[in-house]
Amino acid sequence: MIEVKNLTKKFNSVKALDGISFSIGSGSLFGLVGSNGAGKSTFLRTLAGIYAPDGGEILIDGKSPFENSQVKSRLYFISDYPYFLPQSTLNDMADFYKRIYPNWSRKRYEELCGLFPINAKDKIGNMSKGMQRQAALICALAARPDYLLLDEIFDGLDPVMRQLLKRIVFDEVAQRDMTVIVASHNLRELEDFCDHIGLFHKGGVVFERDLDEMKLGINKVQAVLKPTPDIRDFAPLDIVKMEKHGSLVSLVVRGSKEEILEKINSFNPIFVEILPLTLEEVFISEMEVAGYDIDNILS
Ligand SMILES: Nc1ncnc2c1ncn2[C@@H]1O[C@H](COP(=O)(O)OP(=O)(O)OP(=O)(O)O)[C@@H](O)[C@H]1O
Repeated sequence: MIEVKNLTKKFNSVKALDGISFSIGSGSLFGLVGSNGAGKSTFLRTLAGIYAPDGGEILIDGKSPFENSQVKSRLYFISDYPYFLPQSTLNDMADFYKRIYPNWSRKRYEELCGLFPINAKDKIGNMSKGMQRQAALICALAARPDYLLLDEIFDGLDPVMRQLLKRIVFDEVAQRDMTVIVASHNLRELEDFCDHIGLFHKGGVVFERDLDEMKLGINKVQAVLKPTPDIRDFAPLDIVKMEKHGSLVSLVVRGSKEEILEKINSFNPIFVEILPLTLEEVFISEMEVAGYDIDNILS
């Protein structure tokens, strides 16, 4: 379990993390989202024990990661610019990491080399950005960490590799309760990957939620209604968003499916259906409740 208590990290006058507090349960797939400069990478680097907090604390299973090799040997951090030894091949990196990570598995390493289409004997420095990310992932997963920290990992990976990464990570989380924390400024990328999301903004955490809980109590409805009602006609429904295209009305509404359908049916719809919400639509609703404008935060 990761506990973040009033954590502050400053760079001169810039407060990259401004007294944030939240926790991340074991086995969670936790997404950090937020605009450029929100503090996501600083948070991951502090969690990885690279930076010491300037205030508050960050604890991994009750212990601070900073200057603690025992804690660090249980976590693997892939930064937005993955590090490799100069002139090294993937096999060289495997030799390096097997001395650092007590759970390192040669068998797993060989399995992963068979899954990702890169040559373990090639110099990593000559590989493309996406191939270097794959090399970093092979090292990370062969190290069998309890905590996997990923900064903008999807950047540079093609769609097939993204799906492969997601599938492998889901398996590891299910099989051995690995905790994954992944930073991205793209909500859509995290939509089918994470079970929790923390939204960072200007060094603070605007909110942190379980995705399934967020989706409870908010629904999206499409209906063909003639005549087309005005937004006020839907009272007392709590309408988050309404769009009209001719007689087709799309609504994002807070409330149960039953109460929403009861109201829509009172207009004798020609057609009505409840649709799944995107993560972005759920966020718009949550942000409004919290008093923020999502366009200013995730643009
Ligand atoms: N090593 C550093 N030295 C000085 N300032 C830094 C350093 N690292 C981060 N910052 C500053 O801290 C703030 C948060 O940066 P951070 O990299 O954590 O944001 P981010 O959310 O990861 O952004 P991005 O999505 O662009 O990667 C920014 O104002 C940044 O300029």
